[in-house]
Amino acid sequence: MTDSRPPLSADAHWLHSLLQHLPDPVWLKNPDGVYLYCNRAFEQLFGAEASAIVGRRDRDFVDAELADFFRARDLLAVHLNTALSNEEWVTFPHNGHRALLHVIKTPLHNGSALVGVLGIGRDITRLHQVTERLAQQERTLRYVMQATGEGVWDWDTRSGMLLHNSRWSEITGIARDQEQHPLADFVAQVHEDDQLAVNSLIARCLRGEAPYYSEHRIYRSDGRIIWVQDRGNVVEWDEHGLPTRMVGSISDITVRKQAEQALRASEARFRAIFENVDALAIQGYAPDGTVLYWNRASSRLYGYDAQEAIGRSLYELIIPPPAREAVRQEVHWMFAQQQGAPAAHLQLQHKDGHLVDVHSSHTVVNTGDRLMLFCLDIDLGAQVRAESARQESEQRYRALFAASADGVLVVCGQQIVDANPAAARLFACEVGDLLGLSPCMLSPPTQPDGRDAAILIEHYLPQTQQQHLLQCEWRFRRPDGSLFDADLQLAAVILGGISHVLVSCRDVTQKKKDTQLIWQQANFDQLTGLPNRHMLQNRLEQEIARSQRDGLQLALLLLDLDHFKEVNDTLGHRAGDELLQLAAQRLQTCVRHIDTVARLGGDEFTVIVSTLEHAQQAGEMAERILQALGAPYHLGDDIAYLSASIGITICPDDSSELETLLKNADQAMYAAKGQGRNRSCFFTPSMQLAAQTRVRLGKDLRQALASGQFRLHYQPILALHSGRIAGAEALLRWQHPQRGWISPAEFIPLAEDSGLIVELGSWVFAEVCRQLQQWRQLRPQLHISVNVSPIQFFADNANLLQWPALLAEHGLPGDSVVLEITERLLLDNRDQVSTQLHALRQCGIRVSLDDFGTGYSSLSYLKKFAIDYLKIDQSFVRHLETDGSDRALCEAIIAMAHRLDMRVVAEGIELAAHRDWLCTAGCDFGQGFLFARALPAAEFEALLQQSQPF
Ligand SMILES: Nc1nc2c(ncn2[C@@H]2O[C@H](COP(=O)(O)O[C@H]3[C@@H](O)[C@H](n4cnc5c(=O)[nH]c(N)nc54)O[C@@H]3COP(=O)(O)O)[C@@H](O)[C@H]2O)c(=O)[nH]1
Repeated sequence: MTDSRPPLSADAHWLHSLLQHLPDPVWLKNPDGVYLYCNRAFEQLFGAEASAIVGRRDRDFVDAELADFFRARDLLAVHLNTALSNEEWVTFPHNGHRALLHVIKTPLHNGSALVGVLGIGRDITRLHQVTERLAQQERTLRYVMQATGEGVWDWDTRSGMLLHNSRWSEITGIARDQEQHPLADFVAQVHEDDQLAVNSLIARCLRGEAPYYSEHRIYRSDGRIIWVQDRGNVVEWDEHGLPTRMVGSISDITVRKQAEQALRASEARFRAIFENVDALAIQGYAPDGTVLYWNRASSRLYGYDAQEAIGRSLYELIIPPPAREAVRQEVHWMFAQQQGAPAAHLQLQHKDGHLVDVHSSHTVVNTGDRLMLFCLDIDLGAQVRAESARQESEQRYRALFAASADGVLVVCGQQIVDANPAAARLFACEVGDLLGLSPCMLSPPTQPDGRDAAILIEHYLPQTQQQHLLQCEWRFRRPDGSLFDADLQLAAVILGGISHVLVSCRDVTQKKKDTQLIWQQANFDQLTGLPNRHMLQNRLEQEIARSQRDGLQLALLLLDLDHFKEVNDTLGHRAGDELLQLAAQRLQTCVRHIDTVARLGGDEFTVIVSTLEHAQQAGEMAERILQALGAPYHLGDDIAYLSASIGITICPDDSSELETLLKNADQAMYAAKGQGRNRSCFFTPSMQLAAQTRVRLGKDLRQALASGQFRLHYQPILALHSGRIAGAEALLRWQHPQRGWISPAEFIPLAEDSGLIVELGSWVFAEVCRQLQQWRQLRPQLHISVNVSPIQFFADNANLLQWPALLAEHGLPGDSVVLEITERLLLDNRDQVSTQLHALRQCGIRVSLDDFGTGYSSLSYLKKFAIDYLKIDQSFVRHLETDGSDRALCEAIIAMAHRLDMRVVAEGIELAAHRDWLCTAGCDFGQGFLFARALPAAEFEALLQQSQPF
């Protein structure tokens, strides 16, 4: 540097030397901007000697713009009178070098005078470049830190602060707006169960034992617990070797952890399943066949438990000896190929030696440390047994199908695809003829009830698929055109995976006929074809309901043929049947089509007369019936005459109850009979009373005999030509404790109905014997007539044949008694009658035929039975003086009897004229009120003693 001023002092020299050796450029410019001084560093910077610089201005070295800038900064420093620093880029023209200078410009005064502006510069280009590079690196690092998915942290162990990126904040949830936090904040977030481990790991790392690595849970500030993976290492130490800085990263591994947990759970589950799954026997084998895994199902399937099996050889355990070599090779192949052989049905060996059917799948798995062959065996035992059972069952069902008595058609869609032999028999064709047909083609177009044949395939078959079972009756037509009715049972079945319907057909044609016959028999009388009692009840129920609905009356007629039994007995049952049929036909002609004629049984009929406008209509119908039935019946060569007694009851007037109506009609019919038969009688409430009385009397009757309430009265029988008493008729009397004397006409029928007549008749006979024994003292020829009911001949306890012995006991001859029987008895064809009558007559007992002329009067029995007396019924005697025909009848009876060597007794003689006429007519004996009523024994005895002729 050239100095034009006086030489320097020592201090100045030292200063000059110092400035000259300063590495930084130093210069001095006067207030006008002219260089006064510059040091060596300045010279080097400007690329010029000091001599070339001093005295010159900035414009001489740099471009004008920069020179002006320098000048402006110089002036500003002067103006502000303070040191100003700035950085300026300067391009030096001498070498084009561009440098960043840090410049301090200071106004320099000498006293108060401004010397100039002192400039000290430093070339900071390199520093700037380094700083820039560092800044760039930091930015890059910051971008990387921000861009990375991991939270990066930098822990200053001395300050305890943790510098981190925003991702760290995101993961931990700790405030994002700060870049650093005390480590304690983070540690506080670690899950309490993991804190110990985390602290220990950090401590290890700080001790330099191992890099820090931890997977643990933290509580995020939002309360969630997440899993993090945190890792780091010490990067700086102090001079004592203590760690001062540790950096690392944290990442959210919650998803992975959850996946791992799920995987572990899944593995545990699968292991549990594998272990416990019943249906799958799983075994794992080493390449040499050693058992490594053996689940419970394997134990069950093969009989070895896991302890027994593991470690032993597959071949010796479950492979039957003949198959061992082949299996060994196959196992070898699988390991070599690292793949399982195709699944197969195998027969393996159980511990106890029996073979086990399994479906076996194989797979070779690399377990990480080794290859294992896993076998998954499904026990086919049940399946094999089921299959064999199924085959057996199929054979059995095939056999059943073939042997079934019912025809079975197997229908698929609408076509018959199979049929059994029974079906072929049913349709009278070959099985093959049925195949391919639709069941409709085997049916007439319409069913008897109007159903269209198509309904079978359009409705019944699809319906069966839904309901599985359907039953109906169906009429089929065979290929030959004949028809038959069948009970159809349609059942949905799956055959070979396809829906079919089995149509079982049972021919019910005969069953229907039988049912119809049974119904017919249950509801109709076989003889007459009329509805029977059962049907009558049904119809009556309906008619009663209808009557109630329509508000109309109906009548119930109960009709009993009078003396029908006599016809039956005399002309035989065939004639009786014929007569009943004719009577039934006549009855039907008397009623309207809406009425019902029924036969209740025997000679009893009923008529339901429906929709009556008035009750009298029923009476008129009854009259028509009586007339129709009264006409003669031509029964072969015989002609029979018949009348009927009809009881009529009206619904609802009398009752609306079926049973009551039947009872009413019976009581009315009973009344009609009581009134002389051949008539009808409407039910009246008094009949019910009478019936009730009858019931009561019937009960009282049982007591009456034991209580001695019966007495015998005796009506004298006179020899008409002498007027003297020849005998008497014993007539029973009942002195009822409440009702007084009750007529035998009332109680004898009750005694007959109850069977008590047998006992009663025995008492009468014994009483007669006792009286006779006494009276025969007075009148040795006296005989007494005893009425004998037919019941006494037929009852199980009948004792008529003991009577002769009784007579003998009383010292009485047989002819001291006369048994009065009725035609009713003689009309019975049973041998019992003739046998007993014959035996009694053998003992001398005589027989009188009572009420002669009132019954059927078939005179043939007069030849068959030995009769001693004929008693002309009082109904003929009563009108002798007025009725010529009665007289003729009586004359005929007397003449006939005498011709047959019988005596005649006329009863009911009330007038002397009757007596006289009968006497003239030759009648032998007579009885009647003209002579005496039936008298108590004492009175009769008194009469005997008088011995006066009447
Ligand atoms: N099985 C038995 N039947 C008996 C017995 N006792 C009587 N009877 C039968 O009872 C019916 C009614 O008998 P009863 O009321 O005694 O009537 C008898 C006479 O009293 C009556 N009679 C006689 N004379 C006249 C007369 O002039 N006028 C008139 N109106 N009635 C007269 O006739 C009845 C006798 O009839 P019959 O027997 O046909 O001779 C009656 O059927 C008795 O048979 C008995 O012990 N057992």
